[in-house]
Amino acid sequence: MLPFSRVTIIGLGLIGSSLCRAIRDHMPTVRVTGYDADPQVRQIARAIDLADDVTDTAGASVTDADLVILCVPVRAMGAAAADIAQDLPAEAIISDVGSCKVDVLAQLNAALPGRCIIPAHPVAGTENSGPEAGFASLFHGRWCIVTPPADADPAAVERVAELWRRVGAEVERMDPPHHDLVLAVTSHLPHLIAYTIVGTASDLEDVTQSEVIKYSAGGFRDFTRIAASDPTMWRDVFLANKDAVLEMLQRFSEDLSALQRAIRWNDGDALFNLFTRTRAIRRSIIEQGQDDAKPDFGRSH
Ligand SMILES: NC(=O)C1=CN([C@@H]2O[C@H](COP(=O)(O)OP(=O)(O)OC[C@H]3O[C@@H](n4cnc5c(N)ncnc54)[C@H](O)[C@@H]3O)[C@@H](O)[C@H]2O)C=CC1
Ligand SMILES: O=C(O)C(=O)Cc1ccc(O)cc1
Repeated sequence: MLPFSRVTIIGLGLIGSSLCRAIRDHMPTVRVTGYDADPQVRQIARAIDLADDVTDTAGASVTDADLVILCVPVRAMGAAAADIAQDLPAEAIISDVGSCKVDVLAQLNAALPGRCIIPAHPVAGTENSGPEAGFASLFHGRWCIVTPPADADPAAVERVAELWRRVGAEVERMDPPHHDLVLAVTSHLPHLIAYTIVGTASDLEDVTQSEVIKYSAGGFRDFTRIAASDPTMWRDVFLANKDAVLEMLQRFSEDLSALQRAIRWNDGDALFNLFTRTRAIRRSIIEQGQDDAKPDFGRSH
């Protein structure tokens, strides 16, 4: 049996539009309704037939929904939830796809007190944004981390988990603070490093922009892809997951200083040992099938 029959997606950018497409592909009888605060996005969503209906107000999009998924930047979650509070059916489940969970759960609890809130985070995405960047296979073979509050209704948690399984994801459960710490090191810090290194290269006085572009080796190119990610989304992630990111940044700075010292003092063993350890991590990621190069992982449109 399908976990839901009337799903509303609020925020029709990369993740929201991918969810619309994935739900319609995998569960064609589910009615999908969409809403976005930006009228231009709503117009595009209608033109590319993202949903059965795209409404002009947030309230109208939820009137008979049994699941509402908020797919807006993390610091806009509270406002998006407040916009639907009056019109949300009593039995509806509210979820979201935000990249950090403690702050988002607090915003949703404040805007929708007493409601059934089951947050989730699909660990799948690209550097692109907007309704035309989405694609139905985005979640195939990817993790979706469900982070329900301790007292959440187990049946509601299972229904949200089942929706994600149906669109191709593998579901894991975590408590929100642990999620935020894990993602701070595996996702948020790498983005911060990419933004920094690309910024550093573009600020150099003795190396021209054209040299940076012309001689960018594979590693730098990978950083430029990540550093092209959406500024609004990532500004929000760093401010909303401030504590976990600062903790991981502190650890990272100490490790970077140790490497700086090893280079200064010609400590080849320290460099070699670290690089050997990190190579093993990369190989185990590939063995576990979590590599982007694997067919059916992500980016096919
Ligand atoms: N981009 C990625 O790779 C991933 C993003 N996420 C999370 O998904 C969420 C959405 O990210 P994207 O789809 O990439 O962003 P996006 O920028 O492509 O889309 C966000 C959409 O939300 C709309 N919006 C903003 N405030 C709104 C409001 N109050 N009410 C209604 N609509 C509103 C915007 O107009 C925009 O169309 C974020 O919370 C992000 O942390 C999660 C996994 C991956
Ligand atoms: O494009 C990439 O490399 C990503 O890392 C995508 C991504 C961005 C944010 C998330 O919360 C999850 C996945």
